[in-house]
Amino acid sequence: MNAPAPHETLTLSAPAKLNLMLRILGRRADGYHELQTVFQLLDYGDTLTFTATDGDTVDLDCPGVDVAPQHNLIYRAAQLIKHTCDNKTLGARISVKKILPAGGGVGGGSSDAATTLLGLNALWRCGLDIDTLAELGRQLGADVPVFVRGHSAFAEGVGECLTPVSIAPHWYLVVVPDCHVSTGKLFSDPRLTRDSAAITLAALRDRRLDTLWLDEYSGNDFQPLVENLYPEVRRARQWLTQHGQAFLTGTGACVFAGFESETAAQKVLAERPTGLRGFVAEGVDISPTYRQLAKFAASVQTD
Ligand SMILES: C[C@](O)(CO)[C@H](O)COP(=O)(O)OP(=O)(O)OC[C@H]1O[C@@H](n2ccc(N)nc2=O)[C@H](O)[C@@H]1O
Ligand SMILES: Nc1ncnc2c1ncn2[C@@H]1O[C@H](COP(=O)(O)OP(=O)(O)OP(=O)(O)O)[C@@H](O)[C@H]1O
Repeated sequence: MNAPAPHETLTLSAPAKLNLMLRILGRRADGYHELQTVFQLLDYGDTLTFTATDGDTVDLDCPGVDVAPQHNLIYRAAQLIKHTCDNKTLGARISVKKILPAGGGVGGGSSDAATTLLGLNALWRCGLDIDTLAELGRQLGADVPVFVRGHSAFAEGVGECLTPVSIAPHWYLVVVPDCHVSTGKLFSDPRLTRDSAAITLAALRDRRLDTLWLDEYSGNDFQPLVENLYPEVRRARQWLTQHGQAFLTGTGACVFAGFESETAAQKVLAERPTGLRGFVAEGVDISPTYRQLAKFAASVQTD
């Protein structure tokens, strides 16, 4: 590949995820939790545009995220890859169209970070392989590696041991209660149950992964505690339950239900109570980011 042309631009998606099931098995000595979860990627998310600049700086325009720019996971991911590649000559301008709710359990910040690692690796021609990028992602957060690898997956360990899985296409209605759940606070709550029995991927595969949420293995160990602390979440799930089995994703606040078609999901979305936000998205095995990266790689190789 050539060196980037000045002002070369790359636009990439940062898709959301749902945790179709989530079990907490125990707490490690370092405070992190062993868990098992199925990550379903969605064809819906934020959009990041990266522009190569001559200077050494990373400039971020990310409206709608209420953290200082230097704490934004996009900025932290950019600094991490810059440092790893010892890149002192190239900079970037990154502008973000944010549609995923922060603190919603759909992994918006983590996905933005992963897309930044993938995007700058391509734009700056760093040449890092996916295992290295996934390890950089792990340093930024437990949910980042699955977005770097870009495949729906069964996750174990603290969330970083990933086995790709194929989940038949489905549509999901995701409801966004008007509250922000702190992941760290929930993991440290003494009332959290941490003693679920481990299951095997073989057992999950014997069930049909695409209808996991209807299965005995479905459910999310955070749900009782989150609904206790945030009545908005309980109300949202109770409403959605009238239209299908509804579950919490991650540590919330979002709850979701699966549908056979987009039309069916949109119909329920249209009937939501006033003031409740939501969106409909298709579940995908492979992240849309990978399609976009392949197109970019093909275009720079033919330059
Ligand atoms: C709940 C999930 O969203 C499920 O996908 C993830 O496990 C959370 O992933 P995340 O938001 O990327 O979490 P991180 O940013 O790595 O960690 C936030 C805080 O959650 C706690 N944490 C996180 C993951 C984990 N397996 N055990 C933990 O105890 C830690 O106290 C950590 O300080
Ligand atoms: N680019 C970003 N987008 C959203 N939040 C960010 C970003 N950078 C940092 N943050 C911080 O990270 C917190 C969690 O963001 P995120 O959107 O990943 O939550 P989440 O969907 O609950 O994630 P998870 O499911 O991984 O727990 C936010 O409350 C915010 O303070």
